[in-house]
Amino acid sequence: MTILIKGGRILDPATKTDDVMDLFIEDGVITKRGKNIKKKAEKTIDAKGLYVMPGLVDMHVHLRDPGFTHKGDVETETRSAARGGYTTVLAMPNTKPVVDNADVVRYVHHKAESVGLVHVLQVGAVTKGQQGEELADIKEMVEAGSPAISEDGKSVMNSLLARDAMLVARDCNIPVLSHCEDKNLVGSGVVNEDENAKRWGLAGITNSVEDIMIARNILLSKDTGAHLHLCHCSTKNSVIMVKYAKLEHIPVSAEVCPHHFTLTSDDMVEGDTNYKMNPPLRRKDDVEALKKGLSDGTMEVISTDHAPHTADEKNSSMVKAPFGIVGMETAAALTYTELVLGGYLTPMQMVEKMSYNPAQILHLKKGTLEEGRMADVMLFDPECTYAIDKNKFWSKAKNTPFHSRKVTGKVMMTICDGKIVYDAAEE
Ligand SMILES: NC(=O)N[C@@H](CC(=O)O)C(=O)O
Ligand SMILES: [Zn+2]
Repeated sequence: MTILIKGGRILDPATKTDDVMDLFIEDGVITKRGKNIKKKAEKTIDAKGLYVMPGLVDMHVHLRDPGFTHKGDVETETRSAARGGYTTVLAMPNTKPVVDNADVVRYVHHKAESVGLVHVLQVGAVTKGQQGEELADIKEMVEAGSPAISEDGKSVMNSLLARDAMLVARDCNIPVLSHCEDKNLVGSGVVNEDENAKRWGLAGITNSVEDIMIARNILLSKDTGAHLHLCHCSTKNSVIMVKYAKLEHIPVSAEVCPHHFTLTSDDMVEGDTNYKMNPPLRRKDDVEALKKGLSDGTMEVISTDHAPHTADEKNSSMVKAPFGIVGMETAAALTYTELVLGGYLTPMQMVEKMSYNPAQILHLKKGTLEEGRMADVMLFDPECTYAIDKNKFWSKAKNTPFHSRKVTGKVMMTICDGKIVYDAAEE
């Protein structure tokens, strides 16, 4: 199959290219990039007025497979990824069984290959069964293709074990993706600790629940030299600490999710569990600090923390409903609307944070549109304004606080390995 993408605005951080050009794709590879390519193609796409960017790379998704496939599975959630412009996603290991050995890693990889939509890389758990007692078979999982380890859903509370894990990760040359939450301090908190929580009589989650673990993990990264990547940062102090770590040349990177830079806890609707996620929606000064941190380069990654849950599970009280919202089908539009139109990021920086930087952190030859690379490409319309409609999601789940929110910027097409895996024109 040959595809010619004509006249789009190519945004390629790897080669610092921001120019109107054509792309020619042959047998899954970008074989030519330039002005007015004359080659004949089986499919020609008019990309006039569109951004042409490398396929997005999401460092933080929950596919729920194996074990929680009533919420989502490899097929439905990679369809959701394709519709969101993603061509590579990292699956978190909090499944049933937990991904703590190479067999489960291979199961997910094989399933994703047979579905054949986007690239899935399975993250390995840090400890066996995520029980926080004994290290998982990290080396074996890395050999099976895990690009990172994570205890996502919780923190490894035992600092000695957390340090031992970092030593193994350092030796394997992989990052530790760290969900920072002090288990004892969080108690039974459900939303951010503030006046809203008080008014609704809900137990609060303080910023220190997250900040204390971030501080500890940065110190352990300094001690071990392991690459620490902080998941779903939500607090002002997280930005300050990442800045400190970078000044000290500690190998730390950090991600922010669209809901944390778009919403504050004041946006919550009482009793609506689509606003319940972990970490919770914070205060205005936190949100502003996250946006500034993304803008000045402190925070290098935008990930989704895509966390599907069924309507039944979410149709419960704020106390009982599970934490988490879906995110892959709204991330590009929210990022464009809030951060690019909001003046915090250039379109090129948006591509860096959603594709190029994650690929760099994970040592993947992705996130670029260079000639000779696999054709993972996304076409984005920066002019299209519309209301988000959760009923159009390809995810099995619809748990989003963004239903009917007006946004600008639409994923028009996703090409993975030279194959069109999503085409908005066919919806
Ligand atoms: N973020 C969430 O609110 N939920 C995630 C777990 C996680 O990423 O911490 C989940 O697995 O549902
Ligand atoms: Zn998490």
